Amino acid sequence: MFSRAAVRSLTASRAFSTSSRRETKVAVLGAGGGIGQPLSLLLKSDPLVSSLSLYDIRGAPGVAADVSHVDTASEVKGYAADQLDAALEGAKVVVIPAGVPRKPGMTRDDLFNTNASIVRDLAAAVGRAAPDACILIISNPVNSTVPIVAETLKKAGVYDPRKVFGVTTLDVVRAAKFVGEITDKNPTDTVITVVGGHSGPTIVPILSQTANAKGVSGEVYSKVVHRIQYGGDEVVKAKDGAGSATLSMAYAGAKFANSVLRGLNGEKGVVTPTFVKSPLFEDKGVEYFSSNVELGPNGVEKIHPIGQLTAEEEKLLEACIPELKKNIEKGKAFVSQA
Ligand SMILES: NC(=O)C1=CN([C@@H]2O[C@H](COP(=O)(O)OP(=O)(O)OC[C@H]3O[C@@H](n4cnc5c(N)ncnc54)[C@H](O)[C@@H]3O)[C@@H](O)[C@H]2O)C=CC1
Ligand SMILES: O=C([O-])CC(=O)C(=O)O
Repeated sequence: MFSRAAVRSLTASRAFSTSSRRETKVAVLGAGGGIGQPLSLLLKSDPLVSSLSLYDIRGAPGVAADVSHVDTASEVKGYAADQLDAALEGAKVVVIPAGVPRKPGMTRDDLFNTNASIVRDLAAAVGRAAPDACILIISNPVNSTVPIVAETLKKAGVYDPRKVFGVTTLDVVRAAKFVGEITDKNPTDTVITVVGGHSGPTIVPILSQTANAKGVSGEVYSKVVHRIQYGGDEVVKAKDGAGSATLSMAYAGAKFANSVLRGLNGEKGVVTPTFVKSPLFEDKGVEYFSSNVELGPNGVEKIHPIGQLTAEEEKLLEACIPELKKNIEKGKAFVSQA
């Protein structure tokens, strides 16, 4: 599909970047789903992935057989429902898009009752079979599933806070695209830091720190902030009962996985927002927070401060904190009460 030159230019400019290469096994849990399938395809195209392990309670061997014909060097193997530990063995990165998506009228928190136990059980398996892997959590509600994974690993005695990530990259991707549209700039030149969490008011875009975006004001500003915060609803509504964002999420998930892989490979200066255990708002009782994070050979290398905010952004942050705190506490309680 891609010539060598095309792959080189794709990897150089868009979703993937390369750095000095290392053999890395990546596992996708939920590989048969709407996100899992295109995500697996994109990971097959990432030169930093040497081996791709696809697991789902249904359909993963078929997806693996299909994706394995793509002419890149990595090996692909599919695993059936009873082969979870085998799928995880030796994985350095585990991406989790397993769980149910929203339908119109639902919030991400409405998914908690179904997805909390799915994510908890998968995290327990990672703790058993791949305890030193970086875990990239896509399953919603991310604000709660990340603490669920952390608490589950703590129980198993293998928690490393540098290696548990909530994937908030889709918010960053949307912010660049939506602000690029209104400012008539290429989204690639409109990288916007998005902090907080991953649901409605907990999504806090910081336009003021991006040269191409800081002139946006008034009603245009309020509208674009709302669109970034509720971009997921736009897709849920358009899909009309058939699920939520899958293709843009697969793109965002592959992009974030590539950043983690570059960090693991020792590349310096890989910085992107992600929802991690963070000291930034600990004084307000918020244990996990998304902000710019530098990635390195052990996962989180450095958590960047938020920096200067405008009065409008301070207000957004004020609305984020109590909601985020509630979501995190709900996730923690789910594991501690089990
Ligand atoms: N972090 C983010 O920005 C985003 C998160 N999401 C979330 O991602 C999740 C997945 O969404 P879709 O792929 O659209 O759903 P989907 O229903 O198409 O796929 C989910 C897959 O998970 C599998 N699954 C269920 N239980 C499992 C288990 N115990 N082990 C392994 N696999 C299991 C299912 O068999 C299915 O193949 C949802 O929770 C959704 O809300 C969606 C978009 C963006
Ligand atoms: O909206 C949803 O439920 C899926 C999601 O997290 C997003 O698209 O940002």
